[in-house]
Amino acid sequence: MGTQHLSQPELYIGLMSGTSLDGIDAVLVDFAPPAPTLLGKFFFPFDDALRQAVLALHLPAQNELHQTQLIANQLATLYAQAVNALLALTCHTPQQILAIGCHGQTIRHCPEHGYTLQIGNAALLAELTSITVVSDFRSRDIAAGGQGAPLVPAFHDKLLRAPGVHRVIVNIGGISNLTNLAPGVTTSGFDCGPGNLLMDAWCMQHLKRSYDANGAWAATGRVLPELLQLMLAEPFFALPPPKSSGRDLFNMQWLQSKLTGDESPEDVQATLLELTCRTIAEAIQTQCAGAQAVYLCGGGAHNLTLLNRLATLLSSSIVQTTNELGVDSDFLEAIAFAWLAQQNLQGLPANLPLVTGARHSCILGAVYPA
Ligand SMILES: Nc1ncnc2c1ncn2[C@@H]1O[C@H](COP(=O)(O)OP(=O)(O)OP(=O)(O)O)[C@@H](O)[C@H]1O
Ligand SMILES: CC(=O)N[C@H]1[C@@H]2OC[C@@H](O2)[C@@H](O)[C@@H]1O[C@H](C)C(=O)O
Repeated sequence: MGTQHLSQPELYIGLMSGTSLDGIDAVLVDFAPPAPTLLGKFFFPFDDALRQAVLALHLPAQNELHQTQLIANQLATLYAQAVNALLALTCHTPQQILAIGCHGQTIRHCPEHGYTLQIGNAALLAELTSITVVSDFRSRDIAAGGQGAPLVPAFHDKLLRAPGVHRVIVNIGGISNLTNLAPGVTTSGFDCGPGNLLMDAWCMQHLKRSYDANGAWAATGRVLPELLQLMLAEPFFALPPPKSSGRDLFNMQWLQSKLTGDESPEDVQATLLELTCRTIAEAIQTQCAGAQAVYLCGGGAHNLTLLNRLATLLSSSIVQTTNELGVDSDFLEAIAFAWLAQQNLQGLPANLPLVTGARHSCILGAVYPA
C-alpha cells in the first residue's frame, strides 16, 4: 500500500465481518492514484451473545425470518459504531467518504440453489451514518451463474501481482481461500475448505475459548491419520474450481459425523489444524504449480503452529504474510470491500469469471445512497 499523496482524495470505508464471527474489521482507504493508502483501521469484536445468535441463524428455527431481520438491524448498528470509531480515529467526517463497502454477515451460501445471503440492513447503515452504502456484492455474480465467492481475488490481482514472480495469496479466515497470481496467466482462485472455523468451534466446545491462540492446544495433540483421511474424503476437496464453501457444509455436524467419540480433544484439534494445512497445501500444489511465494492473510496467519506446518508442507516456496508486501494481513479483506464499493460507484465490473464461474463479468453490489 502506498504512502499519502497529494491528488484529490477518494475515500472509502470497507467493513468485513466474516465467517469466523470474531467481529468487524473496518478500514478507511484513499484510492487516489497511484496506489491505495490505508488511512485507518479498527476492529470491533462481537460479544458472545451476538455470535451465538448468528450461529443459530445457520439452523432452521422458529420465527427465523423475524430473528434474522432483528439481527440484521443489530449488525447495522454495530457497523455504524465501527464506522464512527474509524472516522473519529482518523479525524474524518461522513461527508468526506464516498461510500462504505459493507460485506454483511453471511448466514447462508447456496450458489447451487441460486442464492447467498449476507445480512446487515444496509439501508439502516446508510441512515445511521449519512454515508452511501454498497452491499450485497455476491448476488449478481450468482445470478450470472457464478459461485458469488471468492470475490477478493480480483483485488489481489490489482494490488499484489508482481511481474515475473509467481505469487499465491492465501486467506485463512473461517474458510480458507487462495488467489493464484502466476505471471502471464489469468488470475484464478477458489475456496480451499475450512480455515479456522472447525478449530474455533472445537476449541469453544472443549476449552470455552473462541480460538486456539497460536495453535498451542493443537500442538499438544497428535494427528489422527484415520480421522484425517475420513475428513479429506469430503468430495468438496476433490472438486475442480470454481468452488466456494461455508458453514453450510463445514460445521460441527460435519465434524461430529466423522468422530467415533473415543478421540482425545487435543488430538482432534491437531487433526483439524492438519486438515486446514493439508487442504491449502494440496490446493497450491495441484492448482498453482511452481508458486515461488505464498503470502498469508486473515486471522489464521497469527497461528504459529499452523504457519510452521504450512511452511513445512510448502517447502519449495517462501511462506510469509502479506505484511511483507506492505499490506496489513488482518485488514486485507476489509480493504477489498472498500475497493469493491469504489468499483461499483465507478460502474466497473469486479468479479473474475474464471474465479467464480460466472458467465460474464458484472458490476457487483446494491447501492443505498446517503
Ligand atoms: N493468535 C491467533 N492464533 C490462532 N488463531 C488466531 C489468532 N488470531 C486470530 N486467529 C483466528 O483467526 C480467526 C479470525 O480470522 P478472520 O478475521 O480472518 O476471519 P473472517 O474474516 O471472519 O473469516 P472469512 O475470511 O472466512 O470470512 C479467529 O476466529 C481465530 O480462529
Ligand atoms: C459466502 C462467503 O461469505 N464467503 C466468504 C468466506 O470467507 C472466506 C471464503 O469463504 C470466501 O469465499 C468469502 O469471503 C471472501 C471475502 C471473498 O469473497 O473473497
